Amino acid sequence: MKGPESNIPLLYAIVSICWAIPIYWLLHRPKSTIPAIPGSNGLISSYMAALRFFQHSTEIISAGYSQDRNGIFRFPRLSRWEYVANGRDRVLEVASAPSHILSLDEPIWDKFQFGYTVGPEFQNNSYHLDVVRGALTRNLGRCFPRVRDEIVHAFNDVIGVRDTEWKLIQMYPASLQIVARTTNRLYVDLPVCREPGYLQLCIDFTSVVFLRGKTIGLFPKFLRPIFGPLISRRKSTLRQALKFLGPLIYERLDQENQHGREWAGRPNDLISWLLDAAEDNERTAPALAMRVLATNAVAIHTTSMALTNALFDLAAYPDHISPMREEAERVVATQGWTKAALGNMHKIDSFLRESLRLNTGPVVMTRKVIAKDGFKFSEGTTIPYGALISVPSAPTHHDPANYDHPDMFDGFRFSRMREERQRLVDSEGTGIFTQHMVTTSPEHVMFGHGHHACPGRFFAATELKAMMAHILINYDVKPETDVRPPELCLGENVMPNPRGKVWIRKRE
Ligand code: HEM
Repeated sequence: MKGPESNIPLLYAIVSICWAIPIYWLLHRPKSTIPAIPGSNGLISSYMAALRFFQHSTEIISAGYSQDRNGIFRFPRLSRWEYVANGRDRVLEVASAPSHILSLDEPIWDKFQFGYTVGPEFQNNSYHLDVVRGALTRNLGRCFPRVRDEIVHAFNDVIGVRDTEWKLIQMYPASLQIVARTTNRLYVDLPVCREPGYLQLCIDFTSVVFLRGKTIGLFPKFLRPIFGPLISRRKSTLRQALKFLGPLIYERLDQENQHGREWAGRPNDLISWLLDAAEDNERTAPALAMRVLATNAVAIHTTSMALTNALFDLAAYPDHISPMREEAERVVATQGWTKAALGNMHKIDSFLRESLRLNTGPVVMTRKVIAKDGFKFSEGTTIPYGALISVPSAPTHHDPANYDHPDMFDGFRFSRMREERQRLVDSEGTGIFTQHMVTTSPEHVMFGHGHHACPGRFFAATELKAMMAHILINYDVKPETDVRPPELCLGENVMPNPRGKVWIRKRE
């Protein structure tokens, strides 16, 4: 029997057609003075460019960037024009704009219909983001032993090479499993972090929110209260989550009711950190379980894509393997497996930063203008109320003004800069190195920049560096073919090829 999901594409198609009329109207609106990307000003050409964006978004945004690398441009989507602000000064203006003028939440809230998919309580209360920014990041060093332990077990179980035979691994699905397990070892610890049903729920949650939220968003507002709850299936997701997390959370709530926050053996994990910050209605098992799912949603796919890309790069540029392996073995031999030791793996840090630089989508830091008068840049251009504005990611990272040989993968470009900086410090006593994997800047926007810069990047970097060091010390890696698996483009989302494979074997 067909499930309700099988009707979603049909529903999607019908409602999309209903949008044709407003699209027609929108594309006939008086023209803006802000330049459009080349060849997209006419009715047909703008529509064609909007369609082309689904598969060629990076080319389209790069064409806009090339017109004026310090300018602002617009590009057409099916139902509206969107804006992109190029260059250091404008990126800084977007990054520092207050939330009542440029909102990060509103476009995400609209796009994924969070009111239905995760719950209305998320709108005015995103305390789990503060938990990521605060307790989770602060506790990374203390919790590192269990993160490290899970990396070892997850690689053994998921990669599954026991002898020195080469095995061809489909990297993205393997990364999802490894990252979901490692992340949940920190979040909810053993045994739940190894429950296959729970892991799948966490992995699927992001795509469920994405697909169902987008489908609900296609309905006119007045129909969403009817179709939203049906399509989102939030309640059944929550029921499933509670099957795994319920006993853990009820036990924790019980202990807190009896002893308050301080009791012997209180686990140092996400549930405790959430309980330290949660107020009133948030202190229930369903509310806490939804926050755990949401904190998984921001972490799993992003980190898995980064791990997949890093392995594709390791296989494609094998001259990096030996220096990084030597570094990992030396650091671990002298300092052991600690978070502080990872801080001394400069080549691995550099390699991952380079991999993030070159494997990025066309735009990042998307904001909605919510000030009624629009958003005015200091040079005078105004972005209208209700419009979306982003900053360019791939074009910024490929700009020769920002990087020497910007299209070349040079895994040690940042560790060389670090060494040069260190020489300056030693000889002149001046200079601070500002190109760590987690450092954001207007020239490296993979984690965004400014007050919304990814708060999970310290955890992501810890996981990724520990995983890379583990791979280098324990495994050999080689490419499946001479061609690096091509990335997959779905509009503004660009991801590593989910079918891409690499050969892996245990080292002798
Ligand atoms: C390599 C992995 C990751 C990448 C590339 C990444 C990238 C990003 C980017 C580009 C943003 C948007 C910044 C903006 O719009 O200004 C963001 C936001 C965010 N990320 Fe990450 N992220 C990663 C891993 C994680 C992890 C592991 C967590 C959680 C532990 C996390 C939690 C968040 C949260 C909560 C936000 C929203 C911040 C806010 O609303 O102010 N991310 N991330």
